[in-house]
Amino acid sequence: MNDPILELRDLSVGYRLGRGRTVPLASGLNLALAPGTLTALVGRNGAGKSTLLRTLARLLPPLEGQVLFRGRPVGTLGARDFARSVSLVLPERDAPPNLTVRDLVSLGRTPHTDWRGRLGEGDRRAVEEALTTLELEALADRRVVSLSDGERQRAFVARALAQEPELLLLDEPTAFSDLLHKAEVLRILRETCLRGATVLLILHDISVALRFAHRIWVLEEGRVEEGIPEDLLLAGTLERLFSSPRLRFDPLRGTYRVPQEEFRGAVALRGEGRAEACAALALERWKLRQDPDASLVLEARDGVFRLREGDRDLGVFGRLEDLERELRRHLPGEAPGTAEGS
Ligand SMILES: Nc1ncnc2c1ncn2[C@@H]1O[C@H](COP(=O)(O)OP(=O)(O)OP(=O)(O)O)[C@@H](O)[C@H]1O
Repeated sequence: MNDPILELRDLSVGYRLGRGRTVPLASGLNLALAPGTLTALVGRNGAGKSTLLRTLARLLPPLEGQVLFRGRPVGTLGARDFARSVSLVLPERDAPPNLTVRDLVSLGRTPHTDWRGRLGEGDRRAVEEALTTLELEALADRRVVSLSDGERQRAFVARALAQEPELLLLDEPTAFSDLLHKAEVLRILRETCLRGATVLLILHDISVALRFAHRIWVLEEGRVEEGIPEDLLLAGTLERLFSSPRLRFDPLRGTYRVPQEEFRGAVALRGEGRAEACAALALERWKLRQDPDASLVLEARDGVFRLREGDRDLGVFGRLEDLERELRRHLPGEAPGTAEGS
């Protein structure tokens, strides 16, 4: 591995209560970020993700241990050097009332400008590039306070990109984004990695983390388990993290599965393509288990759903909603699709 950009050595993070009392949230962390990689930091609410990120960004002092940036303790870097090298996106909402999106993004150039803060040709180019990359050209002259939550978050990401840092630290930069913009922001951050930057970001959306992150740090009970996404899937780490006795998370599908004991009937599903995939989803939502030996057989292909029981044809349906109605008549107990059962 290339020399890491950032290294955590026996790091403990947490908060201070005054009178020297500290509350550690994670300790004994020995981790590294390799250049050109995107790492997602995941964990349940309150696990300490923001506290860890803020410690790496020098906003909070470590309780113990060290953070090294390119082999040097971060505390020894001058403020300007650090600001040139590291950009931070926090889940902030506030901005001065008259600040436009272009002004905000231009602030990303502050560590690179002279003492008067005047933007040179290269600075302006970096600002315009960041605005274009985040699809903010049409909003560039709008005041930041007038933006929607998702638009504002993109503006803060644009500011971080305009800074052209070596390391980007971002605390849930897509919390308010729609699905497409979420994926777009992650794709853009992956591209900055191709250009040599390193990214560490907090993500709550596991399916996005699985799709875009090179590595995942899972913060749980004060420890970090880390690896490439697929190895964490194989180890069951992500499944365990987001499951409870009542809810079982399926990280491969990014959704929750119905516990075995809640199924109230079985259907043998056969078919292919999108029809079969959608039928499988619907069956699970109706709490119907798939069982190849079930007497009710559902054939799903080419957008058509054919239901039969033994040799008896029960109907052919073009919509799953109509199939559901028919299924209700053939299953014991509570009907699928009722408020409780859905
Ligand atoms: N200064 C503080 N005083 C008291 N409690 C604090 C302080 N800072 C953090 N905490 C507590 O530490 C825990 C971790 O907080 P943190 O914001 O790091 O969690 P998180 O993993 O980012 O959570 P979320 O996913 O909800 O954003 C929380 O229970 C929080 O209330």
